[in-house]
Amino acid sequence: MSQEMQKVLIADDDGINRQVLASLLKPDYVVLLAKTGEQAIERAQRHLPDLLMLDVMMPDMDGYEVLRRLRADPATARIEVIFITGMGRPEDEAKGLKLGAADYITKPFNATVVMARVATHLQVVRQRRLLEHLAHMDGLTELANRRRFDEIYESEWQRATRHAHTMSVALLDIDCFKQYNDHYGHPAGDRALRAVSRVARNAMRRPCDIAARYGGEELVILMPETDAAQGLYVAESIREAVAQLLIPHEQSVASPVLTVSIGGATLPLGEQESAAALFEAADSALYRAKEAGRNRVNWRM
Ligand SMILES: Nc1nc2c(ncn2[C@@H]2O[C@H](COP(=O)(O)OP(=O)(O)OP(=O)(O)O)[C@@H](O)[C@H]2O)c(=O)[nH]1
Repeated sequence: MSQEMQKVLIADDDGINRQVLASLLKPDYVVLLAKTGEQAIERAQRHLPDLLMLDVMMPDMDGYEVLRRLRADPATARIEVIFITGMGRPEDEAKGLKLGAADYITKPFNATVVMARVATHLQVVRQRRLLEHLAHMDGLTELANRRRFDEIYESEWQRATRHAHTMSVALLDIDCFKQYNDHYGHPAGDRALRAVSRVARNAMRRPCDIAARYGGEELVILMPETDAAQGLYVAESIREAVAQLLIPHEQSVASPVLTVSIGGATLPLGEQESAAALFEAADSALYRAKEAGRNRVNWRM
């Protein structure tokens, strides 16, 4: 997870308030400013701040309406919001909190209290992101887990069929891994699995490519907008790089070192097209790679 500075957007029509808040927050955060409700929405969409400090009373659009609009857009729906207001009435505060604001600060504010509240909310944002990240990650290999893969596979499948794009999927399985575990021990097996996972992750070239742990010692690689020739090239480079790790595997029938077999398939399949059919085509290609002697790539053409 990146440790870059968190972003705070301050939306207030009063220039002095903006300056006071900005000077408080600038040493610790990236501070963005907006003078109107419209500007607040536009900057929130463009910069996706971690926190929005939102004045309730602005001439063009009140803070409640800004918050409503941000919540209605999935891209900005989860931005944390603190209302800043001169209205200290409990019903105003309740209205803001009901709309989903995290907090409510009344003017004139105390600098120390503002800083403390901002820090608390931003820590919650950081922790939530970390939890989301961990929920999507396999603990042993640090690759995406199967649940994450399933989500991405579904959405990439939709995208590929909507735009008639090509898409490649490959399944990777370590050869004779049972024998490896039996001979070298399970902890050594775990280390080998991590090493293979690193190779797969390093082979991902584009931001939308993803390597995930699909099952025990099986990885899956998804390469959107990638044709069979490119997919095959990536798979072959992974197979080669794993063999080059030169991890001894005395019990393998395929090679004296640890190797992988990879099966792949690419859209369009030329027959019944479905997310499941593409995956099954890659799975049968993997089966044939195993049958043909392992340590090889088989691509369904
Ligand atoms: N060390 C370790 N082993 C695992 C893990 N997950 C699965 N395995 C092992 O992976 C092995 C998979 O064995 P098989 O499916 O029989 O396949 P194989 O021995 O790799 O044989 P082929 O695939 O035919 O080459 C089993 O022994 C599992 O215990 C893991 O997280 N760590």
